[in-house]
Amino acid sequence: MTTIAERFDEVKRNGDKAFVPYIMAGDGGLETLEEKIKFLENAGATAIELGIPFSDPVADGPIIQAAGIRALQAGTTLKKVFDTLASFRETTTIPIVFMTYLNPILAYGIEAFFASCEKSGVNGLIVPDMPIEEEGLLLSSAQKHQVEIIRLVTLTSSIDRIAEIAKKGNGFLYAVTVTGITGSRTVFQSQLGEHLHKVKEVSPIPVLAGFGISTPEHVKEMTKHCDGVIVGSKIVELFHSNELDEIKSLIAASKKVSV
Ligand SMILES: O=P(O)(O)OC[C@@H](O)[C@@H](O)c1c[nH]c2ccccc12
Repeated sequence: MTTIAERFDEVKRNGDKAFVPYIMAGDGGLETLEEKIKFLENAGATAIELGIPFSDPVADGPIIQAAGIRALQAGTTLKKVFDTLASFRETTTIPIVFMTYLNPILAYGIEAFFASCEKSGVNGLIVPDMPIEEEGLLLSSAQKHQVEIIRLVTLTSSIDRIAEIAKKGNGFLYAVTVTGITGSRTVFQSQLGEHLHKVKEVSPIPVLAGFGISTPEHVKEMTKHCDGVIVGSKIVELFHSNELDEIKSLIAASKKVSV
């Protein structure tokens, strides 16, 4: 298994940009998880953001919410996600970052949660509803089990706050590119490139842009201003409709030489 930092170094050495696809664990049944992760790894993804289905996903747009409902209906639980991952994790090297709300972590138990992360090879964690002031709650267990906390900064955060968050320096910095919930957009704010450059200037760790990115052109454009992209809704949609070649094209757009 490769760490997030090692993996980003590798991407940089190759002159590529990072591509982190988001998938919802249990969408299509947990039995499809291994094949999806391996497909994305082979297609050149840098890391995988794995969503844990939750009944009250306040930051998720309609496509991810629908995937969460399908996953819950298929009987997905956090415990089953851990067990499924553990069953094949040794046959993959790509870093895996969990995306979950705080509530499922508290319900599972903080220390138990991070111990399971370590056992199942979960390298990082995104908790969108956890304010940075509250993260002390998780930090000692996260460190003990070598799980990196990935932090989000938004378009409305001041540059001082962004710098303060970036300085904490774990994994990569998730720069949210729109105001609002996840989901595809056709246009981005005109100042976005400038904003991403400013974020990069103050960040000691790689800066990845996410929210609304859905075409190879978006990937090319965004990666001019930062170290890579995160694509959620579009990947979820393409897996659901089984358009695997389109997933490959999206990932290929993050490479120096697109094939
Ligand atoms: O779906 P989009 O617009 O491509 O954005 C990525 C996003 O889905 C993924 O990172 C994510 C899913 N749920 C979230 C909740 C908060 C922050 C981020 C997320």
